[in-house]
Amino acid sequence: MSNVQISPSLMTMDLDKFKTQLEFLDQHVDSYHIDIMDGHFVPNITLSPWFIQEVRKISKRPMSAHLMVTDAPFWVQQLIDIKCECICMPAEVINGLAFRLIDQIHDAGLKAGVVLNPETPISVVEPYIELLDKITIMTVDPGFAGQRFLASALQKIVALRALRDQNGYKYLIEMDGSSNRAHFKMIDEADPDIYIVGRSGLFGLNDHIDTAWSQMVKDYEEITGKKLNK
Ligand SMILES: O=C(CO)[C@@H](O)[C@H](O)[C@H](O)COP(=O)(O)O
Ligand SMILES: [Co+2]
Repeated sequence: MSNVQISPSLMTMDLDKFKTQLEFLDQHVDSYHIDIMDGHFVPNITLSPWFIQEVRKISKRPMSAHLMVTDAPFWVQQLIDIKCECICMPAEVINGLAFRLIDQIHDAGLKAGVVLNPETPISVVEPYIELLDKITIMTVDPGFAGQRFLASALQKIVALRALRDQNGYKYLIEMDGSSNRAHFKMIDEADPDIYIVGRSGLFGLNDHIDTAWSQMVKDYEEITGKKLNK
């Protein structure tokens, strides 16, 4: 039996089936992953705090924002204002602000995370690692769906788990990027707590979300040999 959490990346959902997909997914998922980009940190613009509020009208699941922005304080404040359950900041831009931002998120009763791009080493977040509720490891270059899977990033997941075991840290370990049948074996060996599934791993598998979900579960179970209790 696998204890992994599954968190669909809603930037890859079918917006013409917004309500149907969320109503179905709400019965199965642990949380939703909301990509927020500013066109500067990455060359794309996707979801927003407004989108999170629209999802809330239908969903009861917690939401985790993946910020790909250069002005972290601005976006963190926006997400605190709408009480987004988990706010994950780009490690690359919060140098000099990290402690203040993490405290601000915690003071609002929310969870604070960081995201590491493929080239960013764990050492960047070590000064404040004990404060984090979640660390997301990007296994693709950020900004778009359908990017090349970067297996070399998986070693950071293994290292984060060892660090957590040795030091009693509390963070959950999440992977994001090209999580699908082709890579489930390698991802399972690295052993993250949370899998983000996007177009390649879930929404793109079938036009009907129930069939796509069953296919994703089947893919995971066949490849890893573990039962996914979702
Ligand atoms: O942050 C990002 C992209 O910057 C991700 O959350 C993607 O939305 C997801 O990884 C897409 O997955 P694929 O469709 O490529 O598998
Ligand atoms: Co993401």
